[in-house]
Amino acid sequence: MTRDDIDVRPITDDELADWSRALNTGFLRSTPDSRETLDKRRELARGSRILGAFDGGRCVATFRSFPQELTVPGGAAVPADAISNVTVSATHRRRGLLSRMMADDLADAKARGDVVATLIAAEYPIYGRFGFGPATSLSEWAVDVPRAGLDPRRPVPDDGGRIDLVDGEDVRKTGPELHERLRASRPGVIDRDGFWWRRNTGLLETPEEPWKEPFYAVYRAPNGEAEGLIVYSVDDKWSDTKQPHNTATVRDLIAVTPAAERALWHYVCSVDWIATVRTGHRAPDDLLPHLLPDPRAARVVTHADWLWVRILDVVRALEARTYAATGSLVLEVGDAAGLSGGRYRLDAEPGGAVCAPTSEEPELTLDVSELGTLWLGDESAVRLAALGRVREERAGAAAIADALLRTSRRPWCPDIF
Ligand SMILES: CC(=O)SCCNC(=O)CCNC(=O)[C@H](O)C(C)(C)COP(=O)(O)OP(=O)(O)OC[C@H]1O[C@@H](n2cnc3c(N)ncnc32)[C@H](O)[C@@H]1OP(=O)(O)O
Repeated sequence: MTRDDIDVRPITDDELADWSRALNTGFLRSTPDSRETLDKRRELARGSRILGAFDGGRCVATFRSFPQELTVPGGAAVPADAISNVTVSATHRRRGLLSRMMADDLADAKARGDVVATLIAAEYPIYGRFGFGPATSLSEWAVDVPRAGLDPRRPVPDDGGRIDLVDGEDVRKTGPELHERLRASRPGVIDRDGFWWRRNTGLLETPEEPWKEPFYAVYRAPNGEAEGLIVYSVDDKWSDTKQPHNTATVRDLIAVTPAAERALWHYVCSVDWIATVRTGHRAPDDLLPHLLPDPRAARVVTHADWLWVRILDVVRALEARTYAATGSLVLEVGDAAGLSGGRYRLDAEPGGAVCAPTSEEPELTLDVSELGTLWLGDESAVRLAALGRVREERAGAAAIADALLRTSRRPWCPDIF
């Protein structure tokens, strides 16, 4: 069979069922979608751009992208092309189908004016070749509550604020505003639309996961203002050992002040019967361990790369963010796909930057995937130079890149998509 026998194109509405079947096959789910599941998928797919590859009329590969906003250092948001649902059926793997779908999608995103493309990579080796680099990471801790050293007699919170248990409807009102405040302050955070809040408060079940209602609690500061939200579930176990042994799993915790962060972590650790708190996906520099008298009670159970970024427009990407210092740098950016490579001069300062193509001598040479890794400030150019992944054309250029690009708090994307 030749490559040309397979048609890669946007799907029609009528092809969603076949596309969903291919998606399930690619993710190793053999049960076909029910009509109800398919309706949910149709709703999930609204606003998305959906590509399929068709062989003899049957869908054998899937690809979906949708508009997203991604916060950069300084609090601005750039338009991103968020990529998800990437599969190629095992019968058709390694024939270039992902490469074709990715090329089409990235070219469209570039033409639309998206600054970057983003995704969460199922496996590390897949996306670097397409110009993506890991730009944020996450950590998950398991807190051994009895060991943490928190005083069980102390009321929580103890700062004059209060914590109220609420329901999903309250969360749909309070959550979006809190998230907007978080998003304006933390690089790496992505937008959540009304659909996200409905789906994550049980109004719209996803095809993949049956809904289990969690607990929701809001922290209010002494002045009455909502500053944080925690969403957690608890395993429903009873034992006759008379020892607390339940595990709380945090699904979401938004805190827009350190007081809220402290109160909400202390709260979930104070719930009677809870012996273990699984934190869910948190920023790698989350305050949690140091909010406990014994930080070693919080054991890292996961640490992983998370949001991958593919820069489509170097000038707008570098001009959108602010910088830790004043300085300049000439970058030679390689891009095998021809989308955003070139030589650029960056003149950066704490308030912003000017970036423009230049013919000056380059100081740092790197692939666009490495620029994606450095862009939100999490990785060190000195470290990448030691690994041979960026090249200093002028001694000290990597240290200058670090002085400009790195951020005091690490970028973090709390969501999966
Ligand atoms: C954002 C998301 O949705 S993440 C989810 C990704 N999906 C999955 O993991 C589901 C299971 N896997 C698959 O569906 C497929 O194997 C895919 C999508 C990962 C790859 O699709 P393919 O059509 O086989 O990729 P394609 O043929 O275009 O490969 C391009 C290159 O990437 C390489 N490659 C592709 N997948 C992988 C992988 N998992 N590991 C290492 N290399 C890979 C290929 O070897 C090829 O290299 P080459 O150009 O040097 O020969």
